[in-house]
Amino acid sequence: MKVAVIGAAGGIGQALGLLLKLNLPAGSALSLYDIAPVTPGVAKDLSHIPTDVEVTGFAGEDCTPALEGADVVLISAGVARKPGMDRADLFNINAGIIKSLAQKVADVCPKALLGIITNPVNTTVPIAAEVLKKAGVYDPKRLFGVTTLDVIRAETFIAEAKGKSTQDIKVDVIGGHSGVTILPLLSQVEGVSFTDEEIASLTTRIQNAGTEVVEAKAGGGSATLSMGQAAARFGLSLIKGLQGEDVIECAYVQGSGDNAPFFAQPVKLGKDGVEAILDYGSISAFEQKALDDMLPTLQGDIEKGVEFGQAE
Ligand SMILES: NC(=O)c1ccc[n+]([C@@H]2O[C@H](COP(=O)([O-])OP(=O)(O)OC[C@H]3O[C@@H](n4cnc5c(N)ncnc54)[C@H](O)[C@@H]3O)[C@@H](O)[C@H]2O)c1
Ligand SMILES: O=C(O)C[C@H](O)C(=O)O
Repeated sequence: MKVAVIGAAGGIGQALGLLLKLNLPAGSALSLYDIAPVTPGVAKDLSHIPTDVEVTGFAGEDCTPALEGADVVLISAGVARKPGMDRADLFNINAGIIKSLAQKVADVCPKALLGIITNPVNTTVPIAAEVLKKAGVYDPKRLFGVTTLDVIRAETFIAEAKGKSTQDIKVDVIGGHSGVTILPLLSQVEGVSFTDEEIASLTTRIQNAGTEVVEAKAGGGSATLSMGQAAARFGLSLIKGLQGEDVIECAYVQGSGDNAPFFAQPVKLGKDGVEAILDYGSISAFEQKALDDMLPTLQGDIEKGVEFGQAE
């Protein structure tokens, strides 16, 4: 298996590279690309860690060598938030970056599973879909917005609030990846119960967790280490699926369109990427209202991406 990380010299990219070097199956290849000239050095640094994963690094204008033969591509290239910004404020810079990188994926490794981390995810994923469609290589089973950070945050915060081990908490987070579009299904968490106040405050905390980190880093960026872990978990799950294991993760994918053309929900991964988009089950009245309320925002984010992706 070959995994390419694009944006590999950044905060997420370096954490993700380290975790993949440590955890990819023996015999895998890890290729790193970033416009930053340090990238071959990041690869050299990682290559001294004694695991059976071969690491190569590329910098400069062209990511082709990093993408050649890739089974999985994870993109975290772009700019991150500073205090006072929301994720949509990143659109002006990141939309163009994703458009050109998706074109490269279409040209070089159109069959790869593509996981997009770059914000605003609600919009960058539809941009990539339009670029892949125009190139005639779009397969909705192979394109994912990485929303795993919302899941690991939900697991952590619930475990903390309830005095449980994080290992015992499983939770789905549906919708999208910004503010009110992040909807943790707390009513479904097994082995714990919540008061209405706890549901309201935990939901808000999970929705605002990105901002919590942005403010704590005080201008130094957004979540990188927890996101590195989240992206590694998701990337390794994609690999497990490709290798024939049954694995389920929440991800932002093109599905039935019942709620919105792209929607995060549990997905069964397999040899072709999405094997099945799973029903997220019955939800509480609180969650149904939150879902209904988020849809105009999510749909607007998606339309913005479709329009940008389709423009010449
Ligand atoms: N999906 C999520 O849950 C999630 C979580 C955290 C951050 N993010 C997003 O991930 C992105 C990256 O965050 P970060 O903290 O790693 O930022 P960062 O600034 O530390 O790193 C970004 C890297 O992208 C590189 N880059 C820029 N343009 C590029 C291009 N065209 N090709 C290749 N590389 C390019 C930069 O050189 C830099 O090294 C941001 O958009 C951020 O909002 C998403
Ligand atoms: O909040 C951000 O800007 C980064 C990321 O989307 C996060 O959830 O931490």
